[in-house]
Amino acid sequence: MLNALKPLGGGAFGSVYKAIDPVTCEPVAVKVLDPRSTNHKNFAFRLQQEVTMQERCCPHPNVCQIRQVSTTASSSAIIMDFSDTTLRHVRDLVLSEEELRCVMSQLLLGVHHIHSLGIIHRDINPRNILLDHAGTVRIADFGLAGRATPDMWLGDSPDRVVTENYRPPDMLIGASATE
Ligand SMILES: Nc1ncnc2c1ncn2[C@@H]1O[C@H](COP(=O)(O)OP(=O)(O)OP(=O)(O)O)[C@@H](O)[C@H]1O
Repeated sequence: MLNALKPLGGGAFGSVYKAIDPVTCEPVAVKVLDPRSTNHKNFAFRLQQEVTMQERCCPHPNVCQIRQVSTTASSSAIIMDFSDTTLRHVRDLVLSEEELRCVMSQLLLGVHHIHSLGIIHRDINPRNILLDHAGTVRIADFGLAGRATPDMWLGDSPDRVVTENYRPPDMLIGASATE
């Protein structure tokens, strides 16, 4: 049983809370997905897709680790390792060149790992790049992730869920992801 300590953020499909794992006493992040945010068929598919893609990419030091998934009649929760903040929250700070290199190299290692498994994330943006006090970068939110295929065209992703300012060039021009 997890008690939510404080809300960390929210998105199109639910809210994320900080909680304490009663067994390990470690902080965890709990993403509560609300089936009322979409119709039930899509909700079940989206949850399964998000969990499958993220678990397939774990363990990796630069991918947020899923600990457990719990589903009840009214909602589902993905319990993950907790990170202190996101790149979105620190982007107004002035980072040194060395710090930026450190963040970028970890981010690229994480993305390279995901791609090496034949998966594309499709929503890399500062809100989904987690950071902890030790400077470790972890990629989160695999809600739009999917298997990459040579003829995959991303232009059919709904506008409301893809972060516009961070869309890849292939999506903007309606070309293949691998061109
Ligand atoms: N493991 C984590 N540790 C700490 N904070 C987290 C963690 N996962 C998510 N968060 C926080 O919760 C916010 C929302 O998370 P997330 O983007 O996964 O939710 P979502 O409902 O899928 O949103 P979206 O609309 O982008 O799909 C993040 O921007 C971040 O601030």
